[in-house]
Amino acid sequence: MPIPPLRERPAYAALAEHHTQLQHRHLRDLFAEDAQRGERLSAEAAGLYLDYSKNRVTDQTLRLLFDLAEQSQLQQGRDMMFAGDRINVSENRSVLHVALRMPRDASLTVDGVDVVAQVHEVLDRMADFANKIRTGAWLGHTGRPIRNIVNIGIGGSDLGPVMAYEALRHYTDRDLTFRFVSNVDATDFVEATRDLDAEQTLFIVSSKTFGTLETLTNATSARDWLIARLGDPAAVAKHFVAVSTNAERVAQFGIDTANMFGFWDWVGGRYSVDSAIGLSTMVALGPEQFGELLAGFHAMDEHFRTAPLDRNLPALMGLLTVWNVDFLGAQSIGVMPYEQYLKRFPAYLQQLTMESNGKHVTLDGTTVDYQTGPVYWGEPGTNGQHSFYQLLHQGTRLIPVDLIGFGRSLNPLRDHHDILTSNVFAQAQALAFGKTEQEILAEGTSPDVAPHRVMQGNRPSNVLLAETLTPRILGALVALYEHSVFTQGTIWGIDSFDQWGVELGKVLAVAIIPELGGTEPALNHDSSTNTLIRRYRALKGGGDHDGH
Ligand SMILES: O=P(O)(O)OC[C@H]1O[C@H](O)[C@H](O)[C@@H](O)[C@@H]1O
Repeated sequence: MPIPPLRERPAYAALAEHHTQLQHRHLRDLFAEDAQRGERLSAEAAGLYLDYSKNRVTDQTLRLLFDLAEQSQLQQGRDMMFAGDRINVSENRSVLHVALRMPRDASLTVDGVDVVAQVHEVLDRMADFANKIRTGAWLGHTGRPIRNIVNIGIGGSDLGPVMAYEALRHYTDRDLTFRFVSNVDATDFVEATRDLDAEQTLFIVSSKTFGTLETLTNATSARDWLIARLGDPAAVAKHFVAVSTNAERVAQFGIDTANMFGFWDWVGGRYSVDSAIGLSTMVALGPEQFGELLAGFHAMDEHFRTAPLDRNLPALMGLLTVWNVDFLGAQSIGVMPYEQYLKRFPAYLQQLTMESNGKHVTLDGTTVDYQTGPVYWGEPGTNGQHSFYQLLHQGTRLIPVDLIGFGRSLNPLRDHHDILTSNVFAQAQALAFGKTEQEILAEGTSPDVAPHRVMQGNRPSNVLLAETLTPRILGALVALYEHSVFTQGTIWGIDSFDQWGVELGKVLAVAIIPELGGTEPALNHDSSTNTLIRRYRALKGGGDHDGH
């Protein structure tokens, strides 16, 4: 049965009507009315506890959001994804990152191929390679073991590996050095390799397409760097491996496809951290801990696939996002991990969420008449509190936040962890309940200053809690956001799995590259671009103005 446009689904109209009733209610009242609210509005799965009670919702809101999910065929959409249907319509592809973490004894046949068997074949080759590097059995061109791993990739071929490495650093082999080069700005490559000994350095060139200009540029510079230091082009064989879906281009670049780890077009770049793109992560952690990471992903997948909506963490988080964005008017969502190892998690989430749901047409190409993906951003706590939280507490915008805390630190030191975690709870409290003018006056504050100190409260947050940051928990956490994004995209009726919006800039840049070197004044762009190009030529010292 076709799904009507969002605004024509009965639950949408009911939610809009419900919102007019609810908008004057304060979280202070909602908590006062229900002593159990903080316990009731929570859910737990795969080691993660979600407290969503500080959202501006009642039981009725939740019922209507579940109706909306039903009328949006969320469950059917989810089952289609897990079955390998081509739900990425604009690219006519399956969306099967969930197959990347299915256990060895599972099977999933898509177009006559058991994709789980394929996945485990690659995982086994990755494990073999990771073990060789970790034990020193893989020798470089001059016979010395590899000690430095440099991942070259961008977007999903960088953010997943760098986020996972930083997040799980506690579990990594400290004798190995890991670096991540993504930006085409040469500084990234130069600084990452400055202190490395080429004899002991291996480059993992990660690119789904193996056609990304930044990555190929960095990989070419890496090859030059290696050959210049080892004096022999044959050195590439022992110092370069590739992760890609495109064997032909890997071979063209000069990497033996025996040293290539494959994946498939049904893995989107931003969903690829647990594919062969995670090779650097597996080398850092070892195959066993990488298996734990996959197990965490899978546990959350199974939860998403089977749990009823009212206990389903990703569905709840996704639906609450739709509520906050489309009914409360939130434009952005902050994600604040109170765990230093998760410092790159917000950057990782930015690609996952914004490349997925930054869309303005529905699956059939109709322009939407509602808001889709919000801006995601964030910083690890408590740093943000001493900077931008001011605007969260007293600014004019509604910015829901996800606060992520842990029961135990991986680096226990005196009372740091209690201090850290008290802030998770205190921030959620302050955002929700604020401080009234009466309370401030009662403290003896002068009436002219009192308005400046009022904290309106009624600002939504989720708190996520886990015992401690492990590979398994990280897997569950990433999968939670992946499926929340899926839930949002399904309600909005958009293709969460393409990314056409990044293409135009790439094409325009390719046209401009040859113009930057030349002195030919005939530029046929708009007057702004033409002027900027001429100015750039002059600045780089070879330009129009000085005639060099
Ligand atoms: O892995 P690659 O093919 O090199 O792609 C790297 C990245 O670039 C593209 O432009 C996309 O926007 C990303 O989704 C992708 O992760």
